[in-house]
Amino acid sequence: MERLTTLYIDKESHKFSAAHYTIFSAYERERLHGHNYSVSARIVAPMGDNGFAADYNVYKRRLKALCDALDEYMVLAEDSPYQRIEDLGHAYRVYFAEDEMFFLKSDTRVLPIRNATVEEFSGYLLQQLLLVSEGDDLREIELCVASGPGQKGCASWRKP
Ligand SMILES: Nc1nc2c(c(=O)[nH]1)N=C([C@H](O)[C@H](O)COP(=O)(O)OP(=O)(O)OP(=O)(O)O)CN2
Repeated sequence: MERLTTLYIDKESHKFSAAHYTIFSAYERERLHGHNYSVSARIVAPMGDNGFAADYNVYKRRLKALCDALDEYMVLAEDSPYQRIEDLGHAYRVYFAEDEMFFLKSDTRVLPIRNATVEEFSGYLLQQLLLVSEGDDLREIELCVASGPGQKGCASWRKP
């Protein structure tokens, strides 16, 4: 029987600071605010003959790069059914209910997510991690994003 190992990666350096607002309905959203988000992962891989599964340093570097790509940005949810994002060249104009908001493009990341929530951030980052980990011999990944101590959302993948 195949022996599997679970690696946990939960580093203080795996974090990003980002501004966002959660959308609750077509008419209700939070005010713009920020969080220091932390990212952690659980990786299940087959145990090698020499007592070594996947190299956790590889995944540490990948998680750090994913965090850095979002650090110090305003995050907008492109796939929200409740807002529309218009590209103005140097800026984005966002329509939500009665609001019209402007964000400099250089300060903003527009992500293919339906809301700027920990659930959606974890799903997005998991997909990004899977893309850069293609070909790796893994069985499961669970990636979690916390918006603060004691509150997080996780997304998971299992090898089909
Ligand atoms: N299911 C989710 N619910 C909420 C999310 C989320 O991402 N998924 N996000 C928010 C807010 O954006 C944000 O987290 C505000 O959190 P809140 O708990 O009000 O404030 P703190 O992070 O400062 O936590 P404290 O417990 O007050 O210290 C809301 N809901």
